[in-house]
Parts: sequence; C-alpha cells; structure tokens
Amino acid sequence: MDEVVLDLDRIRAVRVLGRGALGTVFLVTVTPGPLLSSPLPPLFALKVFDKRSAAKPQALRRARWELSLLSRLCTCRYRFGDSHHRHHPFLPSLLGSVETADLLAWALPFCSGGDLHALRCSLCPDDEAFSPAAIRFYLSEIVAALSHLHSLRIAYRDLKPENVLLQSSGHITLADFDLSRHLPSQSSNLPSPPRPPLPPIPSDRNRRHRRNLARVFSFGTAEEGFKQKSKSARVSPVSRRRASSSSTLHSGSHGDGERSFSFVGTEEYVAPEVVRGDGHGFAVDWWALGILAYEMAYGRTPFRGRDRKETFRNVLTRPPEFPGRRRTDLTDLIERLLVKDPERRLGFGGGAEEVKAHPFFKGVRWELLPEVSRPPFLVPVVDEEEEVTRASGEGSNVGFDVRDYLKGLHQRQEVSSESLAEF
Ligand SMILES: Nc1ncnc2c1ncn2[C@@H]1O[C@H](COP(=O)(O)OP(=O)(O)OP(=O)(O)O)[C@@H](O)[C@H]1O
Repeated sequence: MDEVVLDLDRIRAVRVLGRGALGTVFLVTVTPGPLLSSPLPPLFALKVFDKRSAAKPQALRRARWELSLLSRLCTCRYRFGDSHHRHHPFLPSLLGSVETADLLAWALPFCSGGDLHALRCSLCPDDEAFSPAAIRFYLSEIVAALSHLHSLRIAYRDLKPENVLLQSSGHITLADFDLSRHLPSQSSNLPSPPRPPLPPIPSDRNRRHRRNLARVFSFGTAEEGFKQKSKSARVSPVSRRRASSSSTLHSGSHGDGERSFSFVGTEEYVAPEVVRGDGHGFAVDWWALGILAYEMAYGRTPFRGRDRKETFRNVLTRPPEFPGRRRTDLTDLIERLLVKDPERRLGFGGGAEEVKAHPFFKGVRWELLPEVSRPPFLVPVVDEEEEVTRASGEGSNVGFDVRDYLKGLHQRQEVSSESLAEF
C-alpha cells in the first residue's frame, strides 16, 4: 500500500491518548472532503513530534528513525502458517505521515484496549497477577513480534508493559520504536558457529558509559503531564506512568557491529550488560521478556530497589526470587531469560526459536496465533461512529486541531522555562 501523505487541515483530534518523551499521541479522525490518495480508517492514532519542543537534536533523529522503521515494517510481507499478511499482526502498520516546519507526524491503527500495564492495574489492584494462560498468550505474541524484528536485525530495546498495546481484537501490538536499533552484522539471535570473544570496550566507550551512568544516577524527578510515560524512575508500578520524561535512560549512542553501546531502556527492565556498559545485542530483549513475564506473574518487577543504584546492583548481582518457591515451567522460563551473562541467556544462541521451544510454550500453535478469536481479555468496544461524529460533526466543539493544541503546549512550556530562568 502506498503511504498516505496526511492533510493536517482535515485531521480533527478527539482526545490525547498519551504523551511520551518523544511525542504526543492523539486519537484522530479525518473530516469529510475530497478523497485522500488512500483510505484511512475512521479513527486512528496520530503520533506527533513537535520539533519546537525537542530538547535535544537526537530527539528528532529518534523520531525520524521510528518513522523510517515503521515505514520499513510496512514493506515486509509476513507469513503466519498458511496465511500471508501485509503487516506483522503484532507490529504497527504505518497508515501515513506528514512533515511540516514544526511537526513530524505519523498515523497508526488505534489500539483501543490500552496497554498491558494499565490492564494489569485495572484487573489486579492488589498486585495480583495474570493467570499462566493469559501470560502464555501475551508472551507468545510478544515473542512472535520480537522474532520478526530480530529477523530484520532490529533490537527493540524498550520492552515493558506500557509498550504492549491491545488492539480492539484483544491481540497485542508492540509500540514505541524510538529506542530500537538496527544491529547490522552477525546476530546473536541465530543459531550460529562459535563466536569469537566479545571485543574489549575501548576506553572512550568506558568513559562514555561512566558519563551515561552518572547522568542516570543524578536524575531529578517529575514534571507533571497527564498520561506521560517514563522510560525509567518507576517508583511504584502504578505511579510509573506519570514520572518524568526527563528521566529517560537513553543518551548518546553509537553502534558497533552487532552490538550497541548506548545506555537505553527502562530502569527495572535494563539488562545487566547494559548496566555494565559491555555492549549489547538482541539478548537485551530476551532479558526484558523475563522481567515482563515476572511482572505479569507477581505484580512487580524482580530487581526493584529503593533507588536506582540499588536496582542496578540487584540487576547485576541478585537472582530473581519466586514467592512461594513453587517451581513451574513459567519460573523456569523466567530464570533462563534472566541469566546475567547474555551469552548463556535463553535466546542468545538459538534466537526466538529457542525461546519458543521452552516447555512453558508447549502446545502453542505459533502459526495460528493471529487467528485466536478469544484472547484472555476482551477490549471494551469503542463506538467509532459516535467518536467520529463528536469530533467532526457540524458545530462540534469536541474535536480540535492538533497543531493548535501543540502550539498552546509549546507556548506554555516557553513561559514556564522563562519564569524558571527569572527565578
Ligand atoms: N496506536 C495507538 N493506539 C492507542 N494508544 C496509543 C497508540 N500509540 C501510542 N498510544 C498511547 O500513547 C502513549 C505514548 O506513545 P509512545 O510510547 O509511542 O510515545 P513516546 O513519546 O515514544 O514514548 P516514550 O517516552 O516511551 O518514548 C502510549 O503509552 C499509549 O498510551
């Protein structure tokens, strides 16, 4: 499908779906008018990166990278069993994009079910957990999505429940690719001949890593902002969404063959090799899968300490503890994913196939995953027609222009930074 060039004059926002470090995501509709070059659904998500409020030039680079990756995902055909899909069923399909002097925006299908973190909080107010069957369902779909990304030599690097969105069908979509990275050469994801030892980290990398860690350890907290996401600083599972975008763990990065030496990810999901600055590959995604599985099972992440320093110490030194000490296929899977040495971690040598072969996934019909018609949780139906009418109907005062919204936001931010400067 040819990518649609979006016409911002005809796009009306219904509401803000979320704000992250990189952009604001709106639920939008297109007002009636001359046909666009390709049809868009009545409601879709529009992720908008405001170039004016980009704190750092690398933010714009990351936004462009995310858009280019989404565009690339759209060109891949995908086969599940006998059925061919235009898009991977668990990865977002790019519907269109537009760039102006102030904004870079792209359209994605609307995931009306929210995300796994919100689902867990709504279902399990007392930090009770998902059932093993529900965990198996979500992990299987995530593994299938990671498998596809890794086959394209993309390390996702930001797996966490907030980035696992739920489509209206109840199936997942992985979101948020700005931290992902292309790892160009030989992969640690595929069965491969014995690898030469990992190269030592040159001293400038050590210095850079120390600088990154210093930055990480000296974060301040929170700027407010509704539904603003954080990549770190997760004080408690419920409050972590509202923490500051300034507390992201990603900083300058540079690739080196199949490994990347940047410091990225969400504090409680960061793999030991990232904390150590050893350079990392696809195995960081398998580590994060282990943390996510643990969080789904026990309602909390395994290595959270009183502060960031303690969390990282735990990540580096402590084995995961399993309440109740009962051993199951799930605890075995988690233990194998949370092996500190990436080369001994499940998935390092044999990639996604090795993870799929673990006994926890016994009986999963991988090729039929997208056909599962009864996912563990049903997503409430959104009355699309009503949302569209409310946003675009005559005399409607509900819908708004995303450009006006962001301009207002930008002006408010300017005023507050001016007053801070005066102060
Ligand atoms: N397709 C979608 N459908 C529904 N909601 C969405 C969609 N895409 C994003 N959102 C919402 O917007 C929030 C922010 O989106 P996203 O993670 O892509 O932004 P970001 O700026 O890259 O965040 P981060 O700070 O993690 O980099 C998500 O957590 C989710 O709540």
